[in-house]
Amino acid sequence: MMFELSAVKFKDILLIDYLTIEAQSITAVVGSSGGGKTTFLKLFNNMNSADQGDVFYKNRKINYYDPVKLRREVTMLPQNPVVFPGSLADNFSLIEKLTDHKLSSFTKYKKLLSKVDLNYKLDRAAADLSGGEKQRLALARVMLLDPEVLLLDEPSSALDSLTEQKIIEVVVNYVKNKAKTLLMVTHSTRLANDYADQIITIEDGKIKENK
Ligand SMILES: Nc1ncnc2c1ncn2[C@@H]1O[C@H](COP(=O)(O)OP(=O)(O)OP(=O)(O)O)[C@@H](O)[C@H]1O
Repeated sequence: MMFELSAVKFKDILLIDYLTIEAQSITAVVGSSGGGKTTFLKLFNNMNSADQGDVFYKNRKINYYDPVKLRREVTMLPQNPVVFPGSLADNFSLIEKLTDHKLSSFTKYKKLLSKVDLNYKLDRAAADLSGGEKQRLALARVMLLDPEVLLLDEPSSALDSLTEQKIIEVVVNYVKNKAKTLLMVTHSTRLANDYADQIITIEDGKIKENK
């Protein structure tokens, strides 16, 4: 078991009785806007720390882990990711430096860009990318870091539906090939049904359905 939540309360926003997430599984988090999906996702890397109850990661209370190390293992791709100034290559090399990774080759960077369908040269300015392209760059950056658990917050929000489908396929393939664990917030019940092992519906800060 990768995560276990028990009687978790976070502010007046979330109340989760009990929930488990298996290792190497794909979980979709769905539900109407403002229901608490983003807040919920942040419990899994302790960006939101429960006020009551317990979150366990790999059978230890999540507070046990050093937050920086935890977030390298359990990495979140937010709705509006920060793109660094500079080139696309800079975006890859900076994140590797910031996280004490060895610098990868330009060939690897290019391969990642093509994986997320960004067919630009590495010296292109990241600031010139559209919102959806920035999100795809951020996804490529996350894959470069190779975390054990990926938390994707609405990977589709800034993408048209065809790109969205494609990107989700990239993420799902990556997660399956490399035996990762994925939790993704999505507005698309179709994508949830197509790809998820577990679908959690959150309404009004509570789990309405878990199947
Ligand atoms: N740190 C916080 N402190 C207080 N209220 C918050 C905090 N974070 C979120 N909220 C509130 O909690 C509720 C749930 O927000 P959240 O972003 O988790 O919903 P969501 O389901 O992800 O919505 P959407 O689908 O629109 O992104 C909202 O009413 C929001 O305003």
